[in-house]
Amino acid sequence: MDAMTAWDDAAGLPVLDVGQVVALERRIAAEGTSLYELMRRAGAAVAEAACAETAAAEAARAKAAAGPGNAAPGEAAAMQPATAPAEAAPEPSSVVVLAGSGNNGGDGWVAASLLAGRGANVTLVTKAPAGQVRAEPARTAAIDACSGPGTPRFTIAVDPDAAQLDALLSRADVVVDAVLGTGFAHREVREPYATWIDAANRARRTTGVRVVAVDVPSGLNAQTGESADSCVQADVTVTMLAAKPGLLTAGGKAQTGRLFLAPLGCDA
Ligand SMILES: NC(=O)C1=CN([C@@H]2O[C@H](COP(=O)(O)OP(=O)(O)OC[C@H]3O[C@@H](n4cnc5c(N)ncnc54)[C@H](OP(=O)(O)O)[C@@H]3O)[C@@H](O)[C@H]2O)[C@H](O)CC1
Ligand SMILES: [K+]
Repeated sequence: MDAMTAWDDAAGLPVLDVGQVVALERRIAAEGTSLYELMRRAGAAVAEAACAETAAAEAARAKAAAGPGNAAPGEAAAMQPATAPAEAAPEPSSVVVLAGSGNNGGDGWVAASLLAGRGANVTLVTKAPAGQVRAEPARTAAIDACSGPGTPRFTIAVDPDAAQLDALLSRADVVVDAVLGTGFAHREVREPYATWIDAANRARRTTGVRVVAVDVPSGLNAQTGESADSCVQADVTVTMLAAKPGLLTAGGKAQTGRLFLAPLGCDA
């Protein structure tokens, strides 16, 4: 995977409208790199970012455990210097991947498989089993993650109730938000995704779990930067190919956390 770059400001950052990104994906596919290959690269970038967030999660948990005289987990996280994903990033010990049924979720299935392969204890939350994922190449990615001897190497939680989800999140170091990406442009998030998003935000506030958003924080309109009624508050967002305009609005920046660009081996 090519290196990711952190962008503290937008100067020099490639930015494409959502429609332009879709057109670019099609052009890349026509030139011989399949959408599935792009998804594999996207999932790898997310797995790297999740590993880099582990140290931050451990520091935030230590602060929280030390008592009320310390900064709250969210505040502690905000004050820490950002850590760029690197080869030497520590392995995450416990990761929850929230995977929607679109291609944003497909990136999550790839990341879950890679993180589990690196020894992390991974639970992937999904509305439906791999074979019932509707979008392609997400369905292929999900099925591949479950095919072959010894797979899946992670736990799959199909449509957990709110209490089960809270329990999973309370034990996590890192949450990967792969619920909704550039395909979402609505004011209201339907269930079960609204419950997932609200639970992830609550866990971030209360346990110091770090939230890594895939492409865009779920619930954010990637084009306009408007938040839906439920919207993920991320610590890190790994955006694919190019930044989308909504990430760079004031509202988008408030949800995105530190922004990383994963070029996926392609020029935007
Ligand atoms: N740019 C790239 O190079 C690559 C991007 N990839 C990833 O793909 C997503 C875009 O995927 P897409 O399938 O187009 O859309 P999303 O996954 O973002 O969203 C589709 C799902 O949205 C659900 N939906 C729609 N409306 C609502 C709503 N009001 N409330 C809740 N959910 C909603 C819908 O759910 P269903 O239950 O109806 O199925 C869809 O499933 C991009 O962001 C990248 O992450 C690839 O990796 C390839 C490379
Ligand atoms: K997302």
